[in-house]
Amino acid sequence: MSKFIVKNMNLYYGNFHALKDISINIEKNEITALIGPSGCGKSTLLKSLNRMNDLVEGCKIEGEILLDGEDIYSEDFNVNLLRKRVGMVFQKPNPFPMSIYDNIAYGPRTHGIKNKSKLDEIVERSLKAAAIWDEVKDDLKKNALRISGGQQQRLCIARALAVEPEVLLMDEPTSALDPISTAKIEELIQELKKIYTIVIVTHNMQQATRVSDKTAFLLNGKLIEFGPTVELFSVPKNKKTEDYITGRFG
Ligand SMILES: Nc1ncnc2c1ncn2[C@@H]1O[C@H](COP(=O)(O)OP(=O)(O)OP(=O)(O)O)[C@@H](O)[C@H]1O
Repeated sequence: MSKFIVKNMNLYYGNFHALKDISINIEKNEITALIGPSGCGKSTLLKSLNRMNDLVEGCKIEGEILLDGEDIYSEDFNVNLLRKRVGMVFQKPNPFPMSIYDNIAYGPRTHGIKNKSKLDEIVERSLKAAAIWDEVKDDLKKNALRISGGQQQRLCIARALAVEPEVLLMDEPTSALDPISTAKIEELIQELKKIYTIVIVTHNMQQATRVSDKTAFLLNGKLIEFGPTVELFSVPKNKKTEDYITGRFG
């Protein structure tokens, strides 16, 4: 079942046509990887799924993006609710300068949860889901800026999970991490797809083949090829995809 259906979507930054006639279905409980050379529009496509581009002045979108059949760009769609349903994890871990506990409790608190035992439960559940509970459980008051980069990124994933999203958007979530932390996050992503729908931007093609079910290859704002990861990497249909995955450009 499709979680997102993107139909004939065009996106402009002022006069610059950044995404050109994109149509793509993102399936529920699958991991979809977005790949392509720098500047091809991966992050832009990712951010259009929770309307993060609304914050960019001069950004204009045409076409349709449906979440469970509802157009997220329609006038009466609640953007705050959208961002709760569609969470995001960024390239560089960006914990808030506060305790581990408060980082996780932040979102639920802004959504009105004040009860201490309920918050305790959410903090524990989210940190466990992000596979970092055992490392931080005795130190929840510690400032989140004082844990390692790999731990910070898992904390940010836990923070995203704390508000019980349906979709997780990840923009190169391991590019600032060492191989061990990267492996942990990749393992975690596999685990999370049982519950969530995940869209991940990655520059690392090995990572796309390791973690994703489907892969979309973008070039100059166009979706060149989209299909099961195994097929796209073994028998690409388009010559441009083949050139890119074999390292002939990009
Ligand atoms: N806020 C903005 N204003 C104007 N142009 C932008 C803006 N953000 C991105 N662009 C342009 O849109 C194009 C797509 O950018 P985007 O960040 O989506 O690419 P990307 O594939 O994610 O690149 P990278 O892999 O380098 O992160 C680029 O040409 C970029 O310069």
